[in-house]
Amino acid sequence: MKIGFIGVGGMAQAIIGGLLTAKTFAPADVTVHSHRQASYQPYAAAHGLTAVDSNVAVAKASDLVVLAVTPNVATDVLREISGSLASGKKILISIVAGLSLDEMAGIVGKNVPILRTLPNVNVEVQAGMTAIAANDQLTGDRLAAALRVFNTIGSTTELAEDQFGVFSALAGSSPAYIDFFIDSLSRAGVKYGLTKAQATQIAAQATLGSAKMVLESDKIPFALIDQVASPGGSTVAGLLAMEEAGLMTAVVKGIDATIKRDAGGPA
Ligand SMILES: NC(=O)C1=CN([C@@H]2O[C@H](COP(=O)(O)OP(=O)(O)OC[C@H]3O[C@@H](n4cnc5c(N)ncnc54)[C@H](O)[C@@H]3O)[C@@H](O)[C@H]2O)C=CC1
Ligand SMILES: O=C(O)[C@@H]1CCC=N1
Repeated sequence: MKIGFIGVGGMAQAIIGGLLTAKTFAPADVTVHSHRQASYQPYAAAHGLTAVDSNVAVAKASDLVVLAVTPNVATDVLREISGSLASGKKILISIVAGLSLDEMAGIVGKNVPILRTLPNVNVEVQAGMTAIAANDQLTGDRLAAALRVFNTIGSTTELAEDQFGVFSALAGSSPAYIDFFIDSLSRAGVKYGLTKAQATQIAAQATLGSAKMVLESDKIPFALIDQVASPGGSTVAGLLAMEEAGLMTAVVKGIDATIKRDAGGPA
């Protein structure tokens, strides 16, 4: 099974990095092309990937064709490669935010099997969270082959397309927000004399462990909060001060703004 990427920006590189580490594909079975030769060719050479000189060449060389370009050029690129997908033998995988299965099928043809996905950047370390929606043409072994791409680099969840916007905020964008939280926590450590490197290690490991506790214990986050906050202790004092500063409201407002922008609202 060969996979190809059209667009080799931040997100495609995160997916490719995760897949190579997981050994899901041999490097030579990964074909790439993007807008600027000066960036994709050295990247392909550094990782042993197959670089080709057009988007159509990626589609021709691959069983799984991953559309990883920015949303503003996505439909043009689909028009460009539609002839190579027309037989319905190749699987189109899109990671483009906001581009629906119907819009894609309207360009490449209704017989083409398509997987709409929204991965997050954590796929690079096999800890991704990816939403998936398949069209009617993608079933059985072919669906399994497409899902394997994302299951080997993290978790997946099947989602109705009208929920991709909220998913994009909660998982696609949230690594940036969680990094912001980790940086804030570590900066507070620096305020009290820790080095930035040590404070960042401490803050990141505490965040990782807390996420693992939520996923692996049968308790809801609020019960885990109570487990840490001793009566009359320091944690409850910190929690109340954070809430006075509006932590939960700030998070929900941030997600509101993310969803609004994802739906085409002003920046
Ligand atoms: N960055 C993220 O965390 C996530 C991004 N996405 C989606 O992934 C897609 C890519 O996003 P990023 O990697 O962040 O953007 P990016 O700007 O880093 O990468 C875009 C890539 O597309 C290439 N490109 C532009 N026009 C092209 C054309 N006509 N033909 C071939 N290649 C072309 C660029 O050279 C670049 O390699 C977007 O559609 C975005 O919605 C989805 C989930 C998360
Ligand atoms: O910022 C963006 O538009 C994309 C969508 C999800 C993550 N990054």
